[in-house]
Amino acid sequence: MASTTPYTIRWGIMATGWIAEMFSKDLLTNPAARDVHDVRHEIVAVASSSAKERAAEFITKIDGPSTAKTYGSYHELVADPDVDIVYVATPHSHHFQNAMLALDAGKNVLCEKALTVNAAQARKLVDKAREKNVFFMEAVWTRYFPISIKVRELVASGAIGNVYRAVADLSFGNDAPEGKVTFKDSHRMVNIDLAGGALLDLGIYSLTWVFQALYHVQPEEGKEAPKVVAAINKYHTGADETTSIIVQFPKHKSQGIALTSLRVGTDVDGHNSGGPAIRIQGSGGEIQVMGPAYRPLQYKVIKKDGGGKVEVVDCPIPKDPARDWGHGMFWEADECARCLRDGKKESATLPWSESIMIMEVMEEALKQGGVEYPELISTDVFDAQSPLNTGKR
Ligand SMILES: NC(=O)C1=CN([C@@H]2O[C@H](COP(=O)(O)OP(=O)(O)OC[C@H]3O[C@@H](n4cnc5c(N)ncnc54)[C@H](OP(=O)(O)O)[C@@H]3O)[C@@H](O)[C@H]2O)C=CC1
Ligand SMILES: O=C1OC[C@@H](O)[C@H](O)[C@H]1O
Repeated sequence: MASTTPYTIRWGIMATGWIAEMFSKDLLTNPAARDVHDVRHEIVAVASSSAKERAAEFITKIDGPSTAKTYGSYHELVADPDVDIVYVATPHSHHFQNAMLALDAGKNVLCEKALTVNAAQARKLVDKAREKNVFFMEAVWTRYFPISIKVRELVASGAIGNVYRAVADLSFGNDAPEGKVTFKDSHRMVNIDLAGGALLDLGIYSLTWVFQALYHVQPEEGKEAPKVVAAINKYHTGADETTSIIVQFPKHKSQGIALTSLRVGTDVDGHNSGGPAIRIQGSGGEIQVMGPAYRPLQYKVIKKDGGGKVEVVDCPIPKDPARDWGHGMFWEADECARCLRDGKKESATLPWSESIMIMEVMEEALKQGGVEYPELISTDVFDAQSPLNTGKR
């Protein structure tokens, strides 16, 4: 008889910023609130590179367990034998060094998107995960939403015929006077030292939808690396502010258009009046996903021969009533738990090869647009004592 005891994984949280807070609050929700009964999560440690006190404040802020250990360094966190898996929640610039620190210590790792700054770094992380025989996944949370699963199923089942094109946009309207955007130059969204820019932060979701529709659902033998054509407008910091990418899959005669910008928003009025953020177009119909691309809540299916009928499906994100919380990041955490339970080292929903391929596309686009990140953050040589690991800023 199958066990009724949920499998528990013990998380160590690396960094105490905004997304660490969102994710950790999701970990603390009751899985039953999303009808999950086979896995559960515990936060056993939190590390801040700034100070141990910051880790303690973080636990208070998330209403986390008082038993969780607090560390003032990432090194201490990865050495903690009670931590099963480390969640890396630092800026993009830090992912390679921080994730490598944890993998090298033999930890399973869930690393925030964008996985790295370039494809060579991503390959090195995957090699290390393989060498250490540990689980490793890029935290593209949207992939694990029921809405994504449903859309992938629809595409794979031929519900809209042969899919030839996908257009996806994730853009924020942060335009400001005098050529500026509303983010300060030091903010991670535009700071070149933190691998800022629209593409690595937002455009990755546009590419995620393009890849979900045109690549992921293909049989293994049918998968091909796309041709990439990109146009980039650079911000005065050197980061990309508006990026448009065409990915072409010649064998399948399909094209994806991935758009992102910090100047104009996908959702101009905050009410989705601008239409879908994602359009997946096939010979027999179209699937539209209402944005934002990272956290969509509704899709539509329009059939060519449907006589004007549009099927509209809402996919709300469940809240834990006891905590009045539910952001949607728990589904990727559940995936990690199931993979650990089942001895899997990578997730079939976002395999290592696909994370690497998307990094290759982004690297090529940035190259075409002349965006260059500093050596400290783009090197693929691991250094445990890098300031990115020690926090010496
Ligand atoms: N999945 C999603 O929906 C989202 C994902 N993200 C991703 O999460 C990552 C972090 O983003 P976010 O939480 O918004 O960023 P924040 O700036 O809010 O937090 C980043 C944290 O990283 C640590 N850090 C270490 N070194 C530095 C440094 N030099 N500068 C700034 N922070 C540093 C800090 O924690 P400490 O001092 O405690 O070490 C800091 O609090 C990014 O990769 C981003 O793409 C972001 C938002 C949403
Ligand atoms: O991953 C993300 O999704 C939500 C955005 O607000 C954020 O900038 C980005 O990092």
